[in-house]
Amino acid sequence: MAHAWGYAANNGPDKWVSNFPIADGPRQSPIDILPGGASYDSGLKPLRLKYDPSNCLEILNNGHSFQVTFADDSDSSTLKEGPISGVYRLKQFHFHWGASNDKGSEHTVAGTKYPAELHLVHWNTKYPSFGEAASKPDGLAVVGVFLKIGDANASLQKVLDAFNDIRAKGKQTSFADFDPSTLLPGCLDYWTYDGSLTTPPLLESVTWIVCKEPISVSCEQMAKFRSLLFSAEGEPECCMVDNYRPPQPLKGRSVRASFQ
Ligand SMILES: NS(=O)(=O)c1ccc(CCCCO)cc1
Ligand SMILES: [Zn+2]
Repeated sequence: MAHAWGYAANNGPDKWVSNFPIADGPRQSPIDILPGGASYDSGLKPLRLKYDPSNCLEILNNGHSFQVTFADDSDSSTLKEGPISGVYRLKQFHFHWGASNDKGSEHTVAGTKYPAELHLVHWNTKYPSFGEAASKPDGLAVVGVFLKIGDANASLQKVLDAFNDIRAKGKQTSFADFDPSTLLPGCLDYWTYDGSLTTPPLLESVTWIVCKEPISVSCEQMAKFRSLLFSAEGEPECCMVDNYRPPQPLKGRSVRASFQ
């Protein structure tokens, strides 16, 4: 039985290609965003995000990150406009972060790494389910938001306060009435490009929408992220840190900017 993928030396991003050959594909994510290389597209619309806090269901440690999962059986939490056409439903959000504040984000901006990155994962309702959409070239749209060290983030703190119940892999707990729009920056200027999931199965089905403006996170809050475990209860404890894939080759893709 091949050992499952992870972020360690023996199963990390450089090893994924053996079980997931698409890792060397033409539209892999994340990428290093070069603001000077992005082309302003006046046809790009503002992001239209509408989230209903009552859709928020639970928070879980899946052994790679933690995620907050939403009810997606109606169009009450959706992403519209921006670079996409049609209606995409919010399925979950999660984060990627580093062992120290000098790394952790997946996308980078002219080589700059942020300490963490938020991903809000949406699926195209032209397909019957998230699972179906995840294998289609226009199936998913992920909004990425960088986290930058500064003031404590009160909205993020509500998520971090649930961590005591999900410290180990496989733990989950109910998590209700949370509005993910409180995690968005004030300015929704973005870069967009065609990419992939940044973890196995690395499917090339994601329209990436990366916000230019970061949100704040305090040092203490970053320490809380790092208190989670990759390991399950009863296993040797392994801190959940550095759960990010490094930037991948652009391979001729263009990156568009919604702003000048
Ligand atoms: N880091 S990410 O936003 O690209 C991301 C989102 C969602 C998944 C889960 C895909 C399951 C497919 O069956 C994996 C990765
Ligand atoms: Zn992610």
